[in-house]
Amino acid sequence: MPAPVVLVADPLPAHLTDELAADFDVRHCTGADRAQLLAAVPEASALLIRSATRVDQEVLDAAPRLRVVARAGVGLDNVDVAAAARAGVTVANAPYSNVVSVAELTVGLVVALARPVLPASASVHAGQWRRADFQGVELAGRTVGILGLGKVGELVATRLRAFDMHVLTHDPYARADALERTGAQAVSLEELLRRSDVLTIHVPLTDATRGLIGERELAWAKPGLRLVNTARGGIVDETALARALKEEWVAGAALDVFEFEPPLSSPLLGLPNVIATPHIGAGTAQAQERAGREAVQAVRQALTGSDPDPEA
Ligand SMILES: NC(=O)C1=CN([C@@H]2O[C@H](COP(=O)(O)OP(=O)(O)OC[C@H]3O[C@@H](n4cnc5c(N)ncnc54)[C@H](O)[C@@H]3O)[C@@H](O)[C@H]2O)C=CC1
Ligand SMILES: O=C(O)CCC(=O)C(=O)O
Repeated sequence: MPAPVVLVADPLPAHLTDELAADFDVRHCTGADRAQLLAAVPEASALLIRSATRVDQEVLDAAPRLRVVARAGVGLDNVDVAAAARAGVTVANAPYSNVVSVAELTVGLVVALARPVLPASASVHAGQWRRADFQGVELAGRTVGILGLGKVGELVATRLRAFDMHVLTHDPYARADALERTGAQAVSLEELLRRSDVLTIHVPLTDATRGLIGERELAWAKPGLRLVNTARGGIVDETALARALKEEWVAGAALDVFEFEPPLSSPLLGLPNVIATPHIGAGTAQAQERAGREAVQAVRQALTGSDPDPEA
C-alpha cells in the first residue's frame, strides 16, 4: 500500500518534515497560492499548515482523503473548524507552543512605543546625534489594558507588572485564577479604553471579535493611547485606527498582524507613528520547533494512532 501523503503547505523546520518522510509521502506546496493548494490537496491524508494557508469548504471538498489538518501554531481563524468536523477531519493546533514568544515580542513593542528606539537608531545610522528629539515616556506607574486575558494576555500582564504598570483587563471569560495571578482589574471594554495608556490585544479572531476595536472604541480611548496588536489584524478597524493615528488621538501603534497579509494597501502603512512587523510573534527558533513538533505529532497520531516521538 502506498504511504499516506502528508502535504506541508506552510514553512516548517526541515528536520521535522524529514522525520515524517521516513513513514509518509511528504510533499510540499505553497498553501497561500490557492491554485497550488487545490492541485495538491486531493491526494493528501494530512495537511500541515501555519497561518498563511486557508482551509475552507472548497479545500475540504477537494480533499476526499484528508483525515487531519495540523496547525503549527495557535490561531485557527484560517481553518473552517465546523466544516472540517462535518467532513470528519480532525483539526489540531499547538496551543502552548509559541505564547511566550508572542508575549516577549509584545513587551518589546510596548517599550518601543514608549521610547522611540527605532527612529533614534535610524537617525544615528544616518550620521545624526539628536538626543533631544527622542524623548519618551516611562511605563512605571502607567496603566496597561489587556484585551483578552488568555495564555498570551496573562504572560504579557505578568511581564508588564514587573515594569510597575497598573494592569486592567477586559475578558468576559477570564478565569479567576488568571485574574488572581496577574492582579489584573477586570473592567468593561469602555473603561479599558478610557483608562489605559497602553492597550494590548490578545483575543482570537472570531465573528464576535472582528472589528471589536472600531471607531466608537477608539473614540473612547484615553488621548495619547499606545496600541499594540500581536493577535489578529481583523480585530482592529484599520481605517478607524489610521484616522486616530493621523489625528494623534492615538499616539502610536505597533502592529504584528494586519487584516490582509501582506498589508499592501493598508491605510496604516507609511504612518510615522506606526511600528509594523510581518507577523513574527511566533518567529523564534524555540516556538517554531515546539509548534512544528506538536503539529507533526498530531499528524502521526491521526494517521497511525501512535506517537513514537521520544520527547512526547
Ligand atoms: N502574532 C503571532 O504570531 C501570534 C498570534 N497569536 C494570536 O493570539 C491570540 C491569543 O492567543 P492565546 O492567548 O493563546 O489564546 P487564548 O485562547 O489562551 O486566550 C484568548 C482570550 O481571549 C478571550 N476572549 C475571547 N473573546 C473575547 C472578547 N470578545 N473580549 C475579550 N476577551 C475575549 C478569551 O476568554 C481568552 O481568555 C490567538 O488567537 C492568535 O490569534 C497567537 C500566537 C502567535
Ligand atoms: O508562525 C505562524 O504561523 C503564525 C503564528 C500565529 O499567528 C499563531 O500561532 O496563531
